[in-house]
Amino acid sequence: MHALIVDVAGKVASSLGLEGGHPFQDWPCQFRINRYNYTHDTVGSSGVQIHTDSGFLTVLQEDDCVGGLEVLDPAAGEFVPVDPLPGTFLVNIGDVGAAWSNGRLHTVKHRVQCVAPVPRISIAMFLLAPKDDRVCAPEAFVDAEHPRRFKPFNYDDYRKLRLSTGERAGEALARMAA
Ligand SMILES: O=C(O)CCC(=O)C(=O)O
Ligand SMILES: [Fe+2]
Repeated sequence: MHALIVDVAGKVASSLGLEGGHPFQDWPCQFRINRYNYTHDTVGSSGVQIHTDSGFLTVLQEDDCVGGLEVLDPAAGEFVPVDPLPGTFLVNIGDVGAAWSNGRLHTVKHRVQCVAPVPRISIAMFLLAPKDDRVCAPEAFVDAEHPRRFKPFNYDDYRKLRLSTGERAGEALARMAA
């Protein structure tokens, strides 16, 4: 999973025109298995509230059988179900991805709804942020037409800010605006 997420991140960076050695190999990751003990009583309720992922990017293995993941379409203001597709992973950008790319990548608001009274499992690998460095867009992403949009910030401090304010759906990122 580590090799995969480093590879995907490198390809994302290359797709933005950033060539040369990418630093993602050294960035910390977090691996998490989510289990939702859904019952008849929880159907229709929220399994995970709306949030963005705080890190750079996430590779998610959704439950092959039980759907419920929804992403917000920002233009329409509506949630769109992301139905599981067996044999695939889902990749989404998080807050660090938006800040690091100077806004070229977009952090994705999403949530998980309980759609069936059966246990649901998802497996997530998160590529977080630089190890000993602040989150800061490379110079290649900054020019007169694209001024720096975010103040450089420390990821651990940023995570604490999200926790202490409860701002987990992009609001904390807005506080980092330059
Ligand atoms: O369970 C899922 O499908 C998504 C979970 C999620 O959004 C997360 O762990 O950040
Ligand atoms: Fe998430």
